[in-house]
Amino acid sequence: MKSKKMVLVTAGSRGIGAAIVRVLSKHYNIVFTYRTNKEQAELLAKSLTNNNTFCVCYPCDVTKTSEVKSFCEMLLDKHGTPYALINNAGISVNNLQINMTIAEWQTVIETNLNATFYFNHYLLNPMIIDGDGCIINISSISGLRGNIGQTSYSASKAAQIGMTKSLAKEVAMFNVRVNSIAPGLVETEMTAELPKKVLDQLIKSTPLRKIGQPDDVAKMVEYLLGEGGNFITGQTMVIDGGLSI
Ligand SMILES: NC(=O)C1=CN([C@@H]2O[C@H](COP(=O)(O)OP(=O)(O)OC[C@H]3O[C@@H](n4cnc5c(N)ncnc54)[C@H](O)[C@@H]3O)[C@@H](O)[C@H]2O)C=CC1
Ligand SMILES: CC(C)c1ccc(C(=O)O)c(O)c1O
Repeated sequence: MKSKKMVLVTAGSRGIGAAIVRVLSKHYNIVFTYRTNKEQAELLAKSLTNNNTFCVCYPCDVTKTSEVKSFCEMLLDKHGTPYALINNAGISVNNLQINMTIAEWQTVIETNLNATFYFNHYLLNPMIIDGDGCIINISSISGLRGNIGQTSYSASKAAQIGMTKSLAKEVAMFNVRVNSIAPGLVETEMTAELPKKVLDQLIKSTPLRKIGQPDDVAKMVEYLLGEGGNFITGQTMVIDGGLSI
């Protein structure tokens, strides 16, 4: 069990995060965080733990620097340095900028952008020392092409992509690879909140005429962490059924 590499996934209890946890648990030991849904998180962790793999979960509000710091210290102490960090936690608050409150703006930037920095901040040094690591930031095509009602979300996701490119250049010499994934529309609780009319329009605008599944994103994470990703860094892998073409 100890010989397997360990991967940390933020917000792994549901949606895209849970798919990443499930797919990666075939190859790696997994630690994932959750915000509030303890029962769901623990059920998932238990279902993936067996003689060959461990999967454990811990609560962590990614916007709180003190929680991220103590979580990361516990992680390094108890489970060692992760081979990979998947910055998946995210939130979308859709509102036209003229109506957007300062609190709405700040929550989205805190959760999607600042939290990515917090986890990198606490884990990068040990990953550099290990000399073999990957960071994957779950961005969005909204960060590549913008979207009405998503100025905060687009800004946070575009910034994640910029951070990915700069960090990739900073740490490549230590064999740490940093990439982003930019999904299009994916069927999760986040997009279930969209009005049906908006959802239908997005699917109609998607050349493959369907909504993506969390596994579609998880399989790209699996690829990037595996041998296929050996020579890939600083990139943004778009998984969107052609929506951004
Ligand atoms: N569903 C979609 O169409 C797309 C999703 N994404 C991104 O994929 C990632 C995962 O989203 P989904 O699985 O779709 O949605 P989701 O809403 O199911 O998952 C988001 C997760 O982030 C967690 N989270 C939010 N705020 C948090 C906080 N302060 N502390 C800790 N955890 C927090 C939630 O608890 C939840 O587990 C997000 O970064 C999202 O922006 C990107 C493009 C498209
Ligand atoms: C622009 C992409 C497809 C998109 C659209 C809507 C939401 C949402 O309301 O949550 C997203 O998270 C997206 O990434």
